[in-house]
Amino acid sequence: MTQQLKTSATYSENAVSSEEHAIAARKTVERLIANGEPVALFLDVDGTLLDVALTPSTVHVPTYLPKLLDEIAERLHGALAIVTGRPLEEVDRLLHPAKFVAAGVHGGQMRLSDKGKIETLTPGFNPELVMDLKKIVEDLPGVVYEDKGSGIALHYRLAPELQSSLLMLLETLVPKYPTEFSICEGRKVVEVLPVGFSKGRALRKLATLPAFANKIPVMVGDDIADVDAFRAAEDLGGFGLKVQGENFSESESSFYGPSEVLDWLQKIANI
Ligand SMILES: O=P(O)(O)OC[C@H]1O[C@H](O[C@H]2O[C@H](CO)[C@@H](O)[C@H](O)[C@H]2O)[C@H](O)[C@@H](O)[C@@H]1O
Repeated sequence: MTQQLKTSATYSENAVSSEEHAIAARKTVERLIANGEPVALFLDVDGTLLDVALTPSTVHVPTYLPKLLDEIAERLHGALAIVTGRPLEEVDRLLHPAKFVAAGVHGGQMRLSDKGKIETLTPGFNPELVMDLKKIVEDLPGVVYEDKGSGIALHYRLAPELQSSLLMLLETLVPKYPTEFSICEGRKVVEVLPVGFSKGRALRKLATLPAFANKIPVMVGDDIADVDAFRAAEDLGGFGLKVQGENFSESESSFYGPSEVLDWLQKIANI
């Protein structure tokens, strides 16, 4: 009994301290910006700026969001970037008319200045692999195939019970294409990406751009794929701020959801 009590107390102490740590990190970033310290902000989209929707095309974008992000980019002297799994053409459509420095499809696409062109960095997928992936989707009705050019997403939000079958089938492809693709799990989605691409690598590259270099990088995200980018920001002397959701618990998160991220961004814009 004593042991049991001791264990729960320890857990709850840990929970409190990690929650305090997450909130303190967010407040530190606010303070840095208020004091005019050089901060560079890297923002994930789904689950961070936008509430999760049943399908990728049914997300709701608050009408004020593009202008708000523009204002913050200006305030940070251009040091705001979008780091997302979505294709950048789609991000531009969602945030129209605003455009930002960005990495799309987990770094498979990059735009190195807000007025620049979208560059594709990935090689094309092996057509045979594409056929194998399409076959998997055919065999699992309810799984949705999203071709993003630089990556392919297999969504199971409409059929969550198929997660393990989907992963098992994907694993059977690994030995067939040993060097061609990697799998990245997300929110009710498995992403198939060419080997070597990740949000962490993308953030490190964006952080070398003149508007971002020698600034304190802050990555805000809600997904497993964002963990690599949190690590990159922390390695560069900055912060990874988690958003609570399907992947991160309340106790480890700096924000309870996209609505709190948007409130925070509004606060930053008005500091
Ligand atoms: O890196 P992000 O900006 O978070 O983008 C990750 C993926 O987002 C989209 O899928 C996710 O959001 C959908 C809409 O809320 C949801 O229906 C789906 O279950 C999520 O996985 C997008 O479709 C993917 O291409 C992105 O990689």
